[in-house]
Amino acid sequence: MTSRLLVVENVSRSFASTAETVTAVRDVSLTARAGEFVCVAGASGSGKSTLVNLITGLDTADTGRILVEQVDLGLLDESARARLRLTTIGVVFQEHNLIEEFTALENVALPLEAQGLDGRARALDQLARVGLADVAHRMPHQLSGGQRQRVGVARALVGDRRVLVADEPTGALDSRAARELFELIRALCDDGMVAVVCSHDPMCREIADTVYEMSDGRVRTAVGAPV
Ligand SMILES: Nc1ncnc2c1ncn2[C@@H]1O[C@H](COP(=O)(O)OP(=O)(O)OP(=O)(O)O)[C@@H](O)[C@H]1O
Repeated sequence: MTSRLLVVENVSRSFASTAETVTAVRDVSLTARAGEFVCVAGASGSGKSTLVNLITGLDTADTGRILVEQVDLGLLDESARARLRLTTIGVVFQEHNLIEEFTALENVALPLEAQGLDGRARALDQLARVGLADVAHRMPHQLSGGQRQRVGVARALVGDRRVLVADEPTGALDSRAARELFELIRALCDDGMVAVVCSHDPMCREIADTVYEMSDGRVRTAVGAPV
């Protein structure tokens, strides 16, 4: 179905060392459609970061299939997956990872410039979309923690990307800034995007349409999931 921007089917990922094999993600399936805010909740070590890495193509699944806007990640090599992150899927981590020597605007323009495009006008539009047009020319250290994460969201979406994946995006924020970030992601979803947010913050569960609980690498329950 075309409105399903993200499909994860029976995905597993294990890590082997000489001492043991840890299965970080076990037979996980989930889907997300345009407009949907998905929260993946779970304790530390439950497999959320591994799942984020698989969905964004930073890592590859041992088994199963992941489709992002109908593109099967398993058919892409590493450079094609990196390109998909520039054009189709954006990722936000707990730390904002902005380049300190660049302004907010320059940071947001980077994914477009990496594709050889002139990104400044579209970057400014994207900053306006996250409510930060008036601080576009500030350096990251001149922004609050919440503003820096919003710049990160703008950078993850610039170029008309519709799939946002976030790994504990509010982990370094106070509760007010956290709520503002979740409300921003909610508004972007209401505008047609899809967001998969891995978080153990209870606010994420409250504001999401669908909540998947991760435990020992498995998705145990889905509240509000489509049948
Ligand atoms: N590269 C790796 N090599 C070995 N084990 C790993 C690797 N990545 C993750 N693991 C293990 O897989 C399990 C799940 O880890 P993961 O980081 O995905 O969980 P998490 O829910 O994101 O936890 P946290 O919130 O603490 O980051 C853990 O037992 C972890 O030690």
